[in-house]
Amino acid sequence: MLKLFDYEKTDVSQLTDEQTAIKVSGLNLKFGKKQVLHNINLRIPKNQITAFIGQSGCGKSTLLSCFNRMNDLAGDCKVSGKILVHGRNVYSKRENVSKLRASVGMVFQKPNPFPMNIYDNVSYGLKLQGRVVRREMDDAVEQALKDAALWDEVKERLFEPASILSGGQQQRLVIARALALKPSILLLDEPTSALDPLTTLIIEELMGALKKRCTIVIVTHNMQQAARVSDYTAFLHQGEVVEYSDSDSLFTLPQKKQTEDYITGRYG
Ligand SMILES: Nc1ncnc2c1ncn2[C@@H]1O[C@H](COP(=O)(O)OP(=O)(O)OP(=O)(O)O)[C@@H](O)[C@H]1O
Repeated sequence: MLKLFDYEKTDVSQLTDEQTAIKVSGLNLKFGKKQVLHNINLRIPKNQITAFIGQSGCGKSTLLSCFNRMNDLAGDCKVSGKILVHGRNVYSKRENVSKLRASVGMVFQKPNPFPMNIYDNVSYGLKLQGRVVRREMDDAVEQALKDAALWDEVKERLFEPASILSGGQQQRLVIARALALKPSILLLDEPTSALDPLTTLIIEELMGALKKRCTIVIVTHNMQQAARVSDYTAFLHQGEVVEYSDSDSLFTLPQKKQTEDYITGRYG
């Protein structure tokens, strides 16, 4: 299978704690009376790209959002089970959710720059953390924009509104905003579905470069994209993980009929 990046296969069921960025055990989630996630058990490997695929409404984004507790923002959400991020139980009462969201950054389908200039967008989180020494801030903004492969395109216009950027540039700006906080994990929820094919390729190549420094989990409807960029893929159906393995195996030799039907387009 044509891969965008080199990778070594590991059996995800055999990952050690040392190799694991996120460990999910017995996770159930309800919105009101509706149960959306059912007994999820999986380990997300460190410094790899893991994709979640499955039909619309199967719970991909909900599962992703558990990793930095974004679901807390949806009023009637009840979670049971355990999620360890680098060994820390993120649903413990003592968890500092702001710190968690800085170390587990999230990027959504629609680029959402703040209504401010490019520089302020990238430095926003750092300012909230109280780091205000101007030189340090300048260096951090430059580094984050370089890491997001955007620096060369914006270095002459850092103080212009973010809204003047193209959709693909805005998405990289939002990635830079997350990277400025030096996250150990980056959650990408359909990050390219609003972008053209060339810009999509730029973001996919960026993911390959970023996985050296952080673990990436991506939700995508695009199976070619999952096969191209991800090292591991989990197929979800109605809130359950049906199959989870290295992406080559899942896309070429699925073990479950449901997975095969989905990836061959027989449903969904
Ligand atoms: N805040 C919420 N309140 C109530 N129900 C919700 C909420 N968020 C999601 N749901 C429901 O949870 C289920 C799973 O939604 P989710 O967005 O996780 O699916 P998905 O697989 O990511 O779908 P898509 O591919 O369409 O984005 C859906 O039935 C959805 O309606």
